Amino acid sequence: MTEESISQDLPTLESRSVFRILDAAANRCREGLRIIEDYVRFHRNEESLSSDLKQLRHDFRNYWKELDPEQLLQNRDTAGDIGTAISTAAENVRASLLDVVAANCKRVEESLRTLEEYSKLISTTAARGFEQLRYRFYGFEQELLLENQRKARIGQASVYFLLTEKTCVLNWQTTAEQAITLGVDVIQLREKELDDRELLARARWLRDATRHSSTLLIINDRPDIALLCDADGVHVGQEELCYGDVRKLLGPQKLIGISTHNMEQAREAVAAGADYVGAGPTFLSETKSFSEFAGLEFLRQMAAEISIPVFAIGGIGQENVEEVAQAGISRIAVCQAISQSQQMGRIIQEMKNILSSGNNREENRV
Ligand SMILES: Cc1ncc(COP(=O)(O)OP(=O)(O)O)c(N)n1
Ligand SMILES: Cc1nc(C(=O)O)sc1CCOP(=O)(O)O
Ligand SMILES: [Mg+2]
Repeated sequence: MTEESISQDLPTLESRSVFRILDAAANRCREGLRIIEDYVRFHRNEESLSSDLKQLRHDFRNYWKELDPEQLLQNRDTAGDIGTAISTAAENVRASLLDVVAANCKRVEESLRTLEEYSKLISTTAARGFEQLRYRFYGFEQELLLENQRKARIGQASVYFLLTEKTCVLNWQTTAEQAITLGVDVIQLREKELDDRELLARARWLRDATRHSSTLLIINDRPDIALLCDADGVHVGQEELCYGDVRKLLGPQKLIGISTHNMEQAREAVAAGADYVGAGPTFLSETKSFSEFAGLEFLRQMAAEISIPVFAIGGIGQENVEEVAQAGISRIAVCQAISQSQQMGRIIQEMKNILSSGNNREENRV
C-alpha cells in the first residue's frame, strides 16, 4: 500500500465510516480552537498567544487538506449521526470562563488524537502532522490553564509591600515576618546595592518565610534570582528585560509584573501578557525620586481601561489611600507606609478596608 492511497484498499463501508469520523473530528478540533482563540483574544487581550493559536489553526488546515476534504464532506451524515442526540448534563453547564477553556482544550486534544489515528489509513503525512499539533497543543493548554491559576492568585491581592532594608525602622527580617503575619498579599524583595549572593540568600530566606503563608513572593528586577529561589514571580520596569524574554526564563507558572507610567506602556504590558502592572508614581515618594508624576489622573484612566490587576504606587499610605480608591483603583504597592510603620497591623488593615470599599471595586465597574 502506498503512503497516500491506503484508503483505496478499505472496504467501501469502512472507507465511508473513516471519512465520517475524520470529518467530525476535524470539525470538533476547528471549533474548539476557535472557542479558545476567542477567549485569548477578547478576554485575555493577549496578542502573542492569540497569534500562536491562529498559526496552529493554520497548520491544522494544511494537514486537513491532505485528507481529501471533498470526500469528508460528501460522506458527512449529520442526520444519521446517533451522537447528536446523546449528551450529558455536565456537557451543558460551564461554571466559569476557565471551565469553557478547559473543556475545549480536552475537545481539541481528543479530536487531534482521533485525526492522527484514523489518518494513518489515508495519509501518513497528515497522521504525523496531527500528532505534532497535539504535542504543541499540550503546551498551549499548560500555559492557558496555569496562567489562569497564576492570575487568580494575584487577582486576590490588594496590599503589596516593597521590602527595602534601608527604609525599615526594624531589621528587615522582623519587618518581613510582621508584614507576612499581618496579611500583606505580596512582598517584593527590592534591593539595589546587595551583591548577587547576598541578594539570593535574602530571596531564599523570604521564600522560606512566605512558603506556608498566603503572601506571594516577588523579586524586583531579577528573573534569575526569582528562578533560583522559586519565587512566585518577578517585577520588571521599563528599563529591565521585556516581558517575552522574562517569560522565556520563568516559564508559564510564574507571575510577571511590569511598571507603567502612562497608558501606552500599560496597553503594551497587557498585550504582552503581563499578570499585573504597577501604576505610578502617584504621589511624592521618600523611597524613589521622580522628575514627573503620573498622579491620580493616570490611575483614573487605568481603572477605566486596564483589565489586569493594577497596583497604584508612589508615596501611598494611610493619609492618601482614600484618593487612590476614589480614582477607582483597589490595589496598592507601598514601601515606607509599611516599613516605617510603628503600627503595621492597623495600617495594613485600614488600607485594605478603604481599598475594598464599593466604588473602586473592579467587579463594580460597568
Ligand atoms: C509593584 C511595583 N510597581 C512598580 C515598581 C517600580 O519598578 P521599576 O520601575 O523597575 O523601578 P525599581 O523598583 O526597579 O526602582 C516596583 N518595583 N513594583
Ligand atoms: C519603587 C517605586 N516605583 C515607583 C513607580 O512609580 O514606578 S514609586 C516607587 C517607590 C514606592 O515606595 P513608597 O511607597 O515608599 O513611596
Ligand atoms: Mg526595576
